Formats: sequence, C-alpha cells, structure tokens
Amino acid sequence: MSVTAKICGLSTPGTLDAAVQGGAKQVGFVFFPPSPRNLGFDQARALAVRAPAYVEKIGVFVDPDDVLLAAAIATGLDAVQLHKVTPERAAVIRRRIPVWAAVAVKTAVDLGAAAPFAGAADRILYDAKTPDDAALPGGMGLRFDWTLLQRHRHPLPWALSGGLDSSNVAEAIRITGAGAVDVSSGVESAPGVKDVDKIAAFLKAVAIS
Ligand SMILES: O=C(O)c1ccccc1NCC(=O)[C@H](O)[C@H](O)COP(=O)(O)O
Repeated sequence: MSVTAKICGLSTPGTLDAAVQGGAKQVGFVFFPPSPRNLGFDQARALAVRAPAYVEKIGVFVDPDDVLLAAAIATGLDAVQLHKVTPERAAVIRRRIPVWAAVAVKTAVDLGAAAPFAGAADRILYDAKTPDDAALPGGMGLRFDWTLLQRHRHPLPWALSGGLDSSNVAEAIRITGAGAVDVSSGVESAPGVKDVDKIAAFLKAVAIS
C-alpha cells in the first residue's frame, strides 16, 4: 500500500504547487500567530482555491476558540489538526469538520494520550513533543523514538510526524509501519520558508518507500 504525505505550513503559491505536483495528499495551513508559518485568512483562501479539490486542506491550530475556527474553516478547509486540545473539545469541533488530533510524544507514556481520542477524532498525528518553554508545539524539526510505535495499539487511523525529511522518511516508515507522514521544517530552507526542491525530494522518498 502506498504511503501518503502531508506537506504542512505552506504559505506561497509556488510551494503549494510543488506539493500538489509531487503528489501530496494533504497540504497544511497554520493558523497560530506565533508561528513563522502563520497565515492570514485571505492568504489561506487563495491557497485553498489554488489547490485541486482532491488535495485535502488541513488547518493547523493550537487550542483554537470558536471564532478563529469558524473564520479559518470558511477559507476552504477540509479538516482541522488540533494541538493541545482535550478529547472533549475535539469531539465538539468534530461535529463541524473532521479532526486530526496531535499527540505529542517523547516517551511510551505519552502514547496513552491517543486512546481517549477514539470517537472524538478521525486521525491521530503522532508528533514529537517540544520543550515546555518552546514557542511552538510542532514544526520544530524534532523527532521521537520511532520504535515506540512498534509496541503501540493505535486507536484510530494515524500519521507520523516530527523531524522527518527526505533522508530519513523511508527509515521512519520502515520502523513504524506508517501509512501516512507529515513534514514541515524538513522541507524548509529557513523557519517558515518552504523549499520546492526539498518538497519534491521528500515526496519522491515517500513514493518509493
Ligand atoms: O508548524 C508550525 O509552525 C506549527 C505551529 C503550531 C502548531 C503546530 C505546528 N506544526 C505542526 C505540524 O503539523 C508539523 O508538520 C509537525 O509538527 C512536524 O513538524 P516538523 O518536525 O518541523 O516536520
């Protein structure tokens, strides 16, 4: 079975096109002002319109309120990726739009946060836990011990994220058995600056894995 890929944190037409042309199944738009990848609503709408309908547009949020969610969803999102939300809050949001629940992982204990999202989310995104004082809960190029997922019973369909790039994604897929992967800083030349060649190389590495 082929592995699917999401390119997260896109902000320009050229890099969106590179993701689409390379075969990304999803593209991610960040709605979190502290992030170097944060998008305004007009920017997001223009990118969402540019992407073909078969490419899913995923909005990325950190414990968003209803006002932000409504405005962002109206730009043309197909699903939302939620960081730092409870299963109860995810379940409420899921009445409106499909939900990816981010689970931050450093040790095996952290994987226990996934099970409560059964029935409250559509997919788990296992991402590397960032330090407590970090500005962002994701998109920092950190990875976790992929072997942890070998012993884990997944409560939902899932994707692997955190510190992936074109040089390590095949190994990550082999070790974890991931059927879906997600990348942000591994396809950038600087924080928030996506690189079309790195996007192409990543998607090629996923395609041949
Ligand atoms: O990317 C961001 O700036 C971001 C901000 C706030 C919450 C989440 C964010 N990113 C989440 C992602 O989906 C990233 O793709 C994921 O953490 C992997 O990032 P990276 O390790 O840089 O590939």
